[in-house]
Amino acid sequence: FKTAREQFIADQQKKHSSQQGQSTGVSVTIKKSLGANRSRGASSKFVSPLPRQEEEESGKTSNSNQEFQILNKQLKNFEPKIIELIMSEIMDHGPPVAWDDIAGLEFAKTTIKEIVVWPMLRPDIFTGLRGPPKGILLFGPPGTGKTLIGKCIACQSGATFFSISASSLTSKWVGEGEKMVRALFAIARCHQPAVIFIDEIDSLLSQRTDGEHDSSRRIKTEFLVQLDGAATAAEDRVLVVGATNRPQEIDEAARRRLAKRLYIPLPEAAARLQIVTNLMAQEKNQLREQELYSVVTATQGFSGADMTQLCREAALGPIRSIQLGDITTITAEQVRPILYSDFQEALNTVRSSVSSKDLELYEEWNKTFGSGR
Ligand SMILES: Nc1ncnc2c1ncn2[C@@H]1O[C@H](COP(=O)(O)OP(=O)(O)OP(=O)(O)O)[C@@H](O)[C@H]1O
Repeated sequence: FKTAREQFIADQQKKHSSQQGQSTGVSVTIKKSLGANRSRGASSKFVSPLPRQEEEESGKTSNSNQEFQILNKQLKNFEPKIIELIMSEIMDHGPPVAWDDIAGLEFAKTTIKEIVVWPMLRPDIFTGLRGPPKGILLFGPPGTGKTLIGKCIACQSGATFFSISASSLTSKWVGEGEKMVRALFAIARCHQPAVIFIDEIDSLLSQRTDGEHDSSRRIKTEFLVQLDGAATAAEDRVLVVGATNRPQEIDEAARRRLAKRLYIPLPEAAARLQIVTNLMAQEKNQLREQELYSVVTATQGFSGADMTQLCREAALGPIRSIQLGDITTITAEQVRPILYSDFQEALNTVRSSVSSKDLELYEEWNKTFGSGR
């Protein structure tokens, strides 16, 4: 007796075995270039494209058989290889993210809870005019927490998280990108509620049409079709979260579809303090409160990622102070705590990665197209 999942995979393989010779197939060599970077630790596991497998295993066979029939129908047109790649490379199984893990960004967090998280949790009361948007755009300088927010939305709304970088669709998937987009949305619909996070979405939705490759244009069209919901039922709970550092490159049609456009700015002093405090709480340190404030004052204009980099650099201070000959014998307890002087030293090498000219551009775009106050 085969489980629904085994049956599904067997069916798919049978169906496609005859096409193997001609298939453009996605080879194993490009596998590592797919999707966005993320941790794939011990928690990383294969998840079947068929949802509610647990129920199936616990004996609710007739229900899941019915479901299996429906899903088999929905996914039958996709190559098993593509389905498997999406499941293993794009579906994210990393550690969960809570709202408190994201420092600052109070306006964006409140708006997101209200317009997307609650509707995903309570689709019964967020209907009609209160219905959630199909897509939102997070824009701002690099390293400010856009990816963290995307992941947090999924975690907090109990949604499955799919994360892909748009440039991998346009450059690494030549000839396959369009199919990938279709398959991605189909699998997300099977796993709803679902969040599809698309990093560097500007490269997918850019306004440059001159010399645009045919394949890029097709991927873009397919994406807009999926986003419009032409292939989606109204009650489907699939949210697209696009992130970009170059919002000005997104064309008007795409901008209209991503109706909620939230500016994710550089962290303010309080947020920088929270980032340093959180990171230092995990390390042996002797930083006085006043010294923490001095670090915060000296890091005006740093992004969240810059702050993390600064802390990593400072954390190396105690190691650098060990005599070269002692490094192999010293015990972990003998390594001295991180001091303020390590931060002073680190500040000589770690600088803000965002220029004030770039910041002006974001703020200008936010004034014209953003959904902020
Ligand atoms: N607001 C924040 N709170 C806590 N940590 C942050 C914050 N912003 C950035 N970080 C740190 O910086 C890292 C990078 O952040 P993230 O990948 O979310 O930025 P991003 O805006 O998506 O960047 P990019 O545009 O380069 O993709 C995070 O893993 C985290 O360590």
